[in-house]
Amino acid sequence: MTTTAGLSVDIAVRRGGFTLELQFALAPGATVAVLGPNGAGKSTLVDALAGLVPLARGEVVLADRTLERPAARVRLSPQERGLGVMFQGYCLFGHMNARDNVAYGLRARGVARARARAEAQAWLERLGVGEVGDLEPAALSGGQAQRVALARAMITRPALLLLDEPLAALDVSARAQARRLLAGWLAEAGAICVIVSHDVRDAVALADELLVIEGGRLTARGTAAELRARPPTEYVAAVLAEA
Ligand SMILES: Nc1ncnc2c1ncn2[C@@H]1O[C@H](COP(=O)(O)OP(=O)(O)OP(=O)(O)O)[C@@H](O)[C@H]1O
Repeated sequence: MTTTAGLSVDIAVRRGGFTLELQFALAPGATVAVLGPNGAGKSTLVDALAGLVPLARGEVVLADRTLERPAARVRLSPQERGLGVMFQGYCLFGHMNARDNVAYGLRARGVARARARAEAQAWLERLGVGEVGDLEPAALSGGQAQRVALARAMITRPALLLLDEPLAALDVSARAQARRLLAGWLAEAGAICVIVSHDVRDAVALADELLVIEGGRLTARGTAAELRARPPTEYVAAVLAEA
């Protein structure tokens, strides 16, 4: 059995005819970006870590806690894992206002409504959208929705934050500023962050290290400079040429 203060991932996941099989470990506080072509398995990795798709084999250990290990019949539910997850497209609850969306993680842990709402409002203010608390998701701009989703993921101060395409819904003019702000918030959070991105500029700006998945396998790991100097695959060479 693995013990680690950080995150240790050694997994196989099957989805239809597709298999994701990879192994990596991250130190506490590390921020990595997962890059890869369409269909490579990036979202499957997020889903597996979040507990939304079962492992076929292997284990996920976070801060000395086994989140899943089929050989020992261990499989914590998504709620029990206590992760902060920001899904592609944000997936805010449409029937709740922004403040209650953010408060959700605390409410699910049994925090009283008034206290959860007050903390949610403080998070919205910290992320610069204190004025949107009463609005429902449909009334939010892309940038506001991104911040609400991030506040929702961060409010429980999780040991692991999973962000799937956190900037994809933003247009070019909003994106550079959002990238800088997000990098600052992630550094403050101190969590291990796994960020899935199609955009190599986002990946390089947000993460200390890049993990590249191709065809369900990890084909590269390193800083942008390391991978540019010695790209192990054609995809890595091509994608870093865009950075
Ligand atoms: N619910 C599902 N059922 C069956 N197969 C799936 C399911 N979701 C994804 N797959 C398959 O798993 C493979 C990996 O998909 P995944 O969404 O993880 O890739 P990705 O790298 O996130 O792609 P993209 O960049 O296009 O979002 C694909 O071949 C896809 O067809």
